[in-house]
Amino acid sequence: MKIAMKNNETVNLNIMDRENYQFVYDEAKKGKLHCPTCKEQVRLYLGIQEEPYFYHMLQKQSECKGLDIESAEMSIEPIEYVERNGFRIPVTRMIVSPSKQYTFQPSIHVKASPSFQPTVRQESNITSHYIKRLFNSGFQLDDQQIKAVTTVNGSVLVVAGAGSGKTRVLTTRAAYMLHELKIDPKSIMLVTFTAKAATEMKERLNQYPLLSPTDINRLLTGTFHSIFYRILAYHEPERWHPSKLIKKDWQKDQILKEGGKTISLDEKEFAYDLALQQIGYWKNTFLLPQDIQTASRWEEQVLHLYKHYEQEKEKKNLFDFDDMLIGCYKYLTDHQDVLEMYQNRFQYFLIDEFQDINKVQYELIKLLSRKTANLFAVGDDDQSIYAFRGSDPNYLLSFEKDFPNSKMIILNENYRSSHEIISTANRIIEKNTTRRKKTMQAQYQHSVSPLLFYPFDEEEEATMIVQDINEKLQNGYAPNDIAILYRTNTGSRAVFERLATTSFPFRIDLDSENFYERYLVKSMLSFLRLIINEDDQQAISQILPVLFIRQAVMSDLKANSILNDCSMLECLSNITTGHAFQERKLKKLLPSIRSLKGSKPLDCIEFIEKEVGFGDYLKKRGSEGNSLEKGSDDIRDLKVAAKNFQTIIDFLDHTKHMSAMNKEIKQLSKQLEQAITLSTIHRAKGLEYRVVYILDVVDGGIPHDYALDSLRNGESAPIEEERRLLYVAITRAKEECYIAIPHKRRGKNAKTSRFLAPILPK
Ligand SMILES: Nc1ncnc2c1ncn2[C@@H]1O[C@H](COP(=O)(O)OP(=O)(O)OP(=O)(O)O)[C@@H](O)[C@H]1O
Repeated sequence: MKIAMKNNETVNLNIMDRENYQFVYDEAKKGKLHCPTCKEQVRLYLGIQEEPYFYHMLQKQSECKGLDIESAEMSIEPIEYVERNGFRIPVTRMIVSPSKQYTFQPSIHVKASPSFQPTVRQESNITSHYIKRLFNSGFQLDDQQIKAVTTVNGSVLVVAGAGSGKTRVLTTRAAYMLHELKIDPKSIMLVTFTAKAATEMKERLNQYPLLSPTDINRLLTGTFHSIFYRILAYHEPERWHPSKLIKKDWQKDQILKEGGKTISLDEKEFAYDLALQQIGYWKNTFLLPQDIQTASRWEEQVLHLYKHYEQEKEKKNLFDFDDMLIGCYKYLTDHQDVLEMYQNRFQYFLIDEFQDINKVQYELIKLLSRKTANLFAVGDDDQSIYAFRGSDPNYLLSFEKDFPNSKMIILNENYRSSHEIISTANRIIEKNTTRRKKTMQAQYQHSVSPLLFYPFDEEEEATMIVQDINEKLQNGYAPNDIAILYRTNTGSRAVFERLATTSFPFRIDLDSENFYERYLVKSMLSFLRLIINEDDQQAISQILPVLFIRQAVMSDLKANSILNDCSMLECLSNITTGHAFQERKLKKLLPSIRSLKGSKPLDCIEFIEKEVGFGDYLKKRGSEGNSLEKGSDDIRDLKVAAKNFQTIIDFLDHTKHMSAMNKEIKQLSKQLEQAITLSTIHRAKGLEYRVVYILDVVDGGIPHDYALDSLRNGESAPIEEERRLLYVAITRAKEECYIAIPHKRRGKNAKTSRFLAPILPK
């Protein structure tokens, strides 16, 4: 049914503005809506599978049909009358906004194209005894996989599409080399992208027949860092002693902040985390401070920090993770005898996730494999998503140049996802120009094709997804079957908040930042806190940078507040800074903040942005900051969150509660055996789920704004990386994939992601 009543007002979904759905949904949840016919409480269905409708809380739908649209006007008791030409005419009030700017847009199933063609398999002519033995025990490999396993000498590049069994190939190849070719395990180096992957490889190898655990243990398996660190620690134990390792980012942060002081960077305000990322990028691409040409003021500042950081480490004899690789390269090139020893020892190199290799790693592998050139690299250029860390898919794309006479094997049978998902992913990724052409082939069809759905905004997106998850869980899906993927951590705020109100178990990335703890969000919330309490010291301290005032004034403010018996905010408003313009602005601060008492949180944020100088501050930060960091986005996100609250206190309580929940869920995440996964797309790489929801697939979401900016400046690499991210997200799904295309994002009209053009109906 499409009509419900709220007190005496009619709520008609057919004419109600789209923007009000979430409000009506929340009101219904609070029990404020009822059926116009039987008066029972009703709820709003706001999900993905069907159009929105009201349903009775207790009765079965069949018992009361509610009211149809035609008879609605007739039967609803009029509650107001107007006098017209002497007649008293009844008027029915409706919760509507007559402008139907956004109507409900039904979901679209993405049709699979071309249609499914089952793979026709010829009887394989297997010559290897070991592989025959595996086949007899039910372990399958396709012909290309067999070729990849058994081509042992020379350099081989395996271009392995998503879900094509590269892990299976790598482990079987190692087993084949050990058992059938009797290769000395100590001469094999197997490099994985994560430590977890290395452990899993060994665990899998232990399940292969006829392998001795001793041989498996003698294989050198690990990440680039662990392997090359072992070499360094063996040859220069003093220099590379573990006690000298800078393990944590906060330790690096401390060194950077000392450096920042020398060029007067504000400790709280400057984005040190992004500076750290940039320094890591430079190091991983083998760019030492003297090699760097800065392109902006921000880069200049970061370069200064980079120099300071390197000097400090050298002074104190410290090293970080990136130094392990650079250090090992330098050590080996400076000690030819040692290099030769390793070149003789390691005859075979097996490298996983080759698309994510960076310059230093690449140079190291080239150096070590120079004698034998027995390099086996497995990767998928379509899944290269770590450019910001210095990874470069070009090493995979130009493999033949660096390793002449190499062989290439393409794995394009996908064993994970349905044909409907694979054909969607194929059509999207083929628009990238810098890639090795390959078309993934699925092994089975599924009755549900990927679905594009159209929420109003991020809030409704979260509501619709949680409703859908509820239906899935009731239909027998397990929480572990489900993942919600997003481009950046802030994108998960609404979904996190909605899930936190349910009893469904869910896990989030441990290092994901809590939205309300983000620097600018905290600053804006501090203004709101001052509306409630003018003596909130923490809030005063947090807003000082926004007003371009140094922290040093805090002690004066405290003293003045006691001496003059006035609030901290009052004192701040009256301080003298020596700049008439600034003092005039500060004078207005107190009356402005006081005038906001009783206003809605959203109105307060907008006022603070425009009238109290927050907007100017954002602009200044934007022009000086890194292109990835757009503070104004945080404030837009905050406005979307604030929209649903009527009072400042309610909103502040909500933010406090959500911050506490965030900590709690992170703690719990480790222990949960069954949980819905909330993850960035980056973190979901290599994982698979029956059902995947992808958030904010609009321009500015995926692709991220920074990639669109780069494109405007004529640089297409970032946009191609963003397309790969969407490809990775879609190919995590085994059976069902739901792609959200909100009409509005961060309060602005959003456009369907340009990446979806190839799959939209014509
Ligand atoms: N020849 C095969 N026959 C049947 N199943 C297979 C075959 N090869 C791989 N698989 C299965 O397909 C799934 C995907 O394999 P795997 O995880 O090794 O893929 P991947 O290439 O590492 O994926 P991605 O790069 O997308 O993370 C696994 O469940 C694996 O057991």
